[in-house]
Amino acid sequence: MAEANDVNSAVTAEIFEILQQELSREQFRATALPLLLSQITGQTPGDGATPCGGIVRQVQSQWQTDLWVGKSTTLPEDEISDAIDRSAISLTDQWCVAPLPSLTTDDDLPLSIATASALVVRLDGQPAAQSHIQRTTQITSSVLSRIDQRDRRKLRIEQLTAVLNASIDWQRLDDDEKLLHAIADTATELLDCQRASIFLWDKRRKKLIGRPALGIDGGVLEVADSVGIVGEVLLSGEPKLWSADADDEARINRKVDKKTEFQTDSLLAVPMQGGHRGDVIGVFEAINHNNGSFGAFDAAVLSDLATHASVAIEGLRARRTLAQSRDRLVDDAASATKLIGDHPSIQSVRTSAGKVAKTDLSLLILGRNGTGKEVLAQHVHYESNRRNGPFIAVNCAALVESLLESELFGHEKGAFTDANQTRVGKFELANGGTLFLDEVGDMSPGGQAKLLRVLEEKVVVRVGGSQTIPVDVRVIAATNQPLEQLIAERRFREDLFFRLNVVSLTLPSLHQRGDDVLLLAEHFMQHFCYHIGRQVPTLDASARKAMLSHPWPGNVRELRNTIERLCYLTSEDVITAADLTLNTSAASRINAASTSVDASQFPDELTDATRVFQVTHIENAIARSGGNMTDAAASLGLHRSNLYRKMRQLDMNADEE
Ligand SMILES: Nc1ncnc2c1ncn2[C@@H]1O[C@H](COP(=O)(O)OP(=O)(O)OP(=O)(O)O)[C@@H](O)[C@H]1O
Repeated sequence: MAEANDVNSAVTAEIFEILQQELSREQFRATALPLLLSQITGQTPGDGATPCGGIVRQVQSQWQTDLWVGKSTTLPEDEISDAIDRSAISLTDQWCVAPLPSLTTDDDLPLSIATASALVVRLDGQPAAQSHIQRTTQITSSVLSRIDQRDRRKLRIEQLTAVLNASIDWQRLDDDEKLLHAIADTATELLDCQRASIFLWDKRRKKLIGRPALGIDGGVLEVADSVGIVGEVLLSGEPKLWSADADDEARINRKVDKKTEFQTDSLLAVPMQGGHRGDVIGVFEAINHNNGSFGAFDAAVLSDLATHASVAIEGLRARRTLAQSRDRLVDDAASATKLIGDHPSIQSVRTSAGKVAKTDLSLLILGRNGTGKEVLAQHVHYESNRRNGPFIAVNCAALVESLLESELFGHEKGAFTDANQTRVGKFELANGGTLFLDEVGDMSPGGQAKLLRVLEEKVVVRVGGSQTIPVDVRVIAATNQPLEQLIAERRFREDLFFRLNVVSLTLPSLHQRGDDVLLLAEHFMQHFCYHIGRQVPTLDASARKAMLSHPWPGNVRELRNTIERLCYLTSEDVITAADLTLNTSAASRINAASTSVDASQFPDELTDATRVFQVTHIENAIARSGGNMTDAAASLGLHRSNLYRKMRQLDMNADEE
């Protein structure tokens, strides 16, 4: 007996030395387990008498060896069941069986699954002391639980990393179907199972909508929200497991199997939570583990996946809602700037504009004042794939050279005396969209040089800054000036002209567009009457004739202003030529300007009446100058840029400064 104790203490010392190391399960089996078993059998490993035994565990109601040393043998199932049932050591001549505490439960896991396991040692008639058995069982159990805990942590880190990586990929998907498939694919891979499905909860209809990977046409399946395991999960808000060989058949909804022609053998379902209150929005289920049934770890992984899946699904929904409202806004803006006109010249411009819109080529729009160059530029923008980006318009004529650079490229705080704050330029504002440079022929030589550099290098440097800022902008320029002549006079850079004039479109003057005058008149009448809230009047034959024969020197702008005045100042249902106050010569126009100053037609309020007078007066000046804004400004005693400013103040559709 004294000798046996000596052996035991030597072996014990060896065991503790081994256990100091960070053993894997296999290392534990190969080095420590034989020594531990020998504590029970009294045999000394290395004496040619290797102990036989190990750890067994129950897998789907079968006992299997988990870690084993010595010869493989038929397991003593009766003794094992007896020990497990009594939670006590079972000892016969042949076998010693000691139950081990559950090895796979963990507070961190969403499901606690008790897995029965036991230490089994073959005795072959050797005596075994209860105290040795208890001590050995205790050491074995605590070492194994330490190893398992470490392995579990490692595994959890790997799993969480995999879930995080997958969820990053999900964020990039912008299609419902693709997202749900990607989530299901990740789940089948990480859980090593045959299928995974997401059931989104339609609370109002009390239905669960199952998608995807269900193998049915259209990939959609509807089930009542109270049926089967998914129903249980919805009700409890907790993960649920089901296994064909151990569980109640009634818990499973076999109707789903029937519809999907699939046999469910094992199933794990977890809740999906979403919204800022964390409400259950659905259920995520995994079906048929490839290697037996699902366990607590699978529940942890599926719960992690469900959390990220909910965020991805809700993120996609939010992005879609945003995109829809953005599309609505863009559609509204596009229809508000419709290029009206059926005349062949306009149809041809429209066709060419449609083609050029699909490219990123620079476009130069030519045409007299008020012919709709900005409208055409907007039309190209909304027809292009930049339509969701900004459309920014700059009137180059309205800016003195010192301001132009800061306006286009922005400035840093302190760049010049009035630069109290950093200001982003129009190029940066137009990033991802279109920049419309109106009256580009009026740009100063310095401005032209800087513009050319930005167009070539596609970067801007703010005034007073040193950092280059990349910009992705399509430039559309417009002018009413003969650029070739300006080039010959050295007032416009030839290299800039070639940069801007990759494609050019010319808008005809309004008097060359035939019946489009009436079409546009109708359009403007609808527009203004809608805003005023009055019935749209009709144009009688005399009015139509007068409109068709008028030369419209101010082009569509003049027509628009004429109709605006008409809508505000008349109240008749039928408009005659006399109501139009159209004038065909400068002299008669001056007369008309004075005759139209008929106080009885003006609004009562002095400010409103003054506005109407100023609008009429400016329009007449523009008309007298044949649409030449510089001349019109001069005749009014104003600088050109001041005329634009005044027109904007009066809401006269002048371009912004
Ligand atoms: N084809 C059209 N369809 C609808 N509205 C138009 C059309 N052409 C011009 N307009 C309207 O006429 C007015 C003048 O148009 P726009 O400002 O585009 O002309 P422009 O040629 O750019 O003028 P400017 O040379 O003075 O800058 C605007 O109010 C615009 O809405």
